[in-house]
Amino acid sequence: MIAKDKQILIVTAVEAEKEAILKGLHNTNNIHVIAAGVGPSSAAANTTRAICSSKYDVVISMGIGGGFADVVEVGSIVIANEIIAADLGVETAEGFCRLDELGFGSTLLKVDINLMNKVYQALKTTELIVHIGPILTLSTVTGTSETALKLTNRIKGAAVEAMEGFGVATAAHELNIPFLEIRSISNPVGPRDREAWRMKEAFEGLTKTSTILQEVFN
Ligand SMILES: O=C(O)c1cccc(C(=O)CC[C@H]2O[C@@H](n3cnc4c(=O)[nH]cnc43)[C@H](O)[C@@H]2O)c1
Repeated sequence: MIAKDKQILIVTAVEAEKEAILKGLHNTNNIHVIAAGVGPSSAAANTTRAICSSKYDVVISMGIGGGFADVVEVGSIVIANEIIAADLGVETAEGFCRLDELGFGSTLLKVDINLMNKVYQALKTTELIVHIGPILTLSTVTGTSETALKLTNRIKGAAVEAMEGFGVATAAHELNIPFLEIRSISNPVGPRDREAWRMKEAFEGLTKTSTILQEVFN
């Protein structure tokens, strides 16, 4: 259990994710959910605004995400151990060069491992399939097998890609607030096939996960 009266901020990209999460929360007033927009910039700006206008003890980036084949399956839940800005860098003749390799800042943020484990253990008591692994933040949704392969070759163990985690985490990190990222997998990363996205299943995963988060944080 986490100490009572902790204030938790959950940041989604869109309203549909927010609604799915609110559906799983009952009789709680210490968990606040905002839809901050799609992509890392909106996520960072709106998370910063929320953190600066109210006191929060934990910030969670949460929503649907794409799962890397053979690592995580559609319908499962993934908790990040690392949040990686996967396209923050420079393209060179030799390949991609990370921004931190050039001496500018960081492209990797580590989550609060104690919190991550608490949430993982709690989710493991349910029928949900739960994984822990690196979650990538990209400004462009991957749409080909080639790009998916390049990412998994470059980032060992990459489990998920989404578009907001690094923005949310950067805001929390800069303001010294522990953060997590949790994704409900709606689609495999790879060739764009929007019809195949399992949105209903992924939103149900968000609802079930938020019910468990309420137990962990109350
Ligand atoms: O298919 C499209 O045309 C399209 C264009 C822009 C955005 C979308 C989205 O559905 C937004 C993605 C939204 O959900 C997360 N997400 C889910 N799956 C993935 C993925 O495979 N790669 C990256 N992000 C993904 C993401 O965090 C956004 O909030 C569709």
